[in-house]
Amino acid sequence: MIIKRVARAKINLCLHVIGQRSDGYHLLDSVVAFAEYGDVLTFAPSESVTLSINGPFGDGLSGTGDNLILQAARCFDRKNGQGAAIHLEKNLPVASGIGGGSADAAAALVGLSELWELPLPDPEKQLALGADVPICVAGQPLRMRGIGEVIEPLELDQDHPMVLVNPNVSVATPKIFKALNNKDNPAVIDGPQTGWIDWLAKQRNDLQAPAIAHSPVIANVLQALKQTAPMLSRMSGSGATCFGLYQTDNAAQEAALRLSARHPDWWIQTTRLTT
Ligand SMILES: C[C@@](CO)(OP(=O)(O)O)[C@H](O)COP(=O)(O)OP(=O)(O)OC[C@H]1O[C@@H](n2ccc(N)nc2=O)[C@H](O)[C@@H]1O
Ligand SMILES: Nc1ncnc2c1ncn2[C@@H]1O[C@H](COP(=O)(O)OP(=O)(O)O)[C@@H](O)[C@H]1O
Repeated sequence: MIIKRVARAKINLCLHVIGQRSDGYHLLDSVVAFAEYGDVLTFAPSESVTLSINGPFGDGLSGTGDNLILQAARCFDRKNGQGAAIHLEKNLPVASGIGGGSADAAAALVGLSELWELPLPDPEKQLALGADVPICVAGQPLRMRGIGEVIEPLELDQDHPMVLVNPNVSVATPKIFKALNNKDNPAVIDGPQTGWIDWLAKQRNDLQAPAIAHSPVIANVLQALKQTAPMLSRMSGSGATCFGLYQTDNAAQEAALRLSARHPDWWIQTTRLTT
C-alpha cells in the first residue's frame, strides 16, 4: 500500500499580530486557507524510516536529521520494524511564508498515522513541531488565534483562482517577528458581514512592513501583483511569498503570464484557493 498526500501551501489571507507571550512567541489573529498546489509526499511500508527528496526546491533540504518530516515521524509510538520509505517532491519554496515545512510535517503526521494505523499525535505535540502544524493538519479555511492552537473553521464562499509569487528570496520567520515594532495591533474585524473579499480587504498583514524592510523586493512583488488587477493581493505569513486572488481562471493565468514575462527570475505559480 502506497499512501499519497499533498502538503498544500498555507495562505495567511490576513495576519494580525495582537500581542506577545512571556516566552517571546507572538499572539496572532489570522484568516488562513489552503492552495490546491503543494508538496507531494508518498509513504510506503518499510522496516525503517527513510526520506528521499526531489523536486524544484529539494536541493537545499536534507533527508536526514531535523527535516520536519522525520521529526513528525518521531512523534509516533511505533512498534519495532514499523517503518516507512517516505518521498518528498518539494514544489514549494523553502522559508517563504506559505508553511511548506509545516505542511510537510502535517502531511507526514496524517500519512503515517494511516500507514501505521496509529492515532494522530495530540495537538500539543503537533504544535511543538511548528506553530503552523495544527492548522495544516486541519487543512481547511479557518481563523487561527493564539500561536496557532485556537482554530475556528470558516466557510469560504467559493474556490478562488490564485497566483503565488515569490521573488526567490528566503525569509527567516524569527527575524521578521523580531523586527516588528508594534506587537499590540487590532484584531481581525469579525465577519464576513458582506463578501469575503471585501472583508479581507479591510484586514492586514502586520508582518508585511518588517518583511519589506528585510527584503525590499517584496514591495516590487506587491506592486507587480497590483498591476494585474487582482480582487485582493497581500503577503502571506512572514514572507516573501505574496498572493493575488482573481475572478476567473483566465484572469489568473493572464496575470501569471504577464508577471513571468516581466520577472523571469521569480517563482510564479497559478493555483486555486480551496474551500
Ligand atoms: C508566521 C507564520 C504565520 O502563519 O507563518 P510562516 O511565515 O512561518 O509561514 C507562523 O506563525 C509561523 O509558524 P512556524 O513557521 O510553524 O513557526 P515555528 O517554527 O513554531 O517558530 C519559529 C520562530 O518564529 C517565531 N514565532 C513563531 C510563531 C509565533 N506566533 N511567534 C513567533 O515569535 C519564534 O521566534 C519561533 O522560534
Ligand atoms: N520538509 C521541509 N520543508 C521545508 N522546510 C523544512 C523542512 N524541514 C525542515 N525545514 C526547515 O524549516 C524552515 C522553515 O521552512 P518553511 O516551513 O518552508 O518556512 P515558511 O513557514 O516561512 O514557509 C526552513 O529553514 C527549513 O530549513
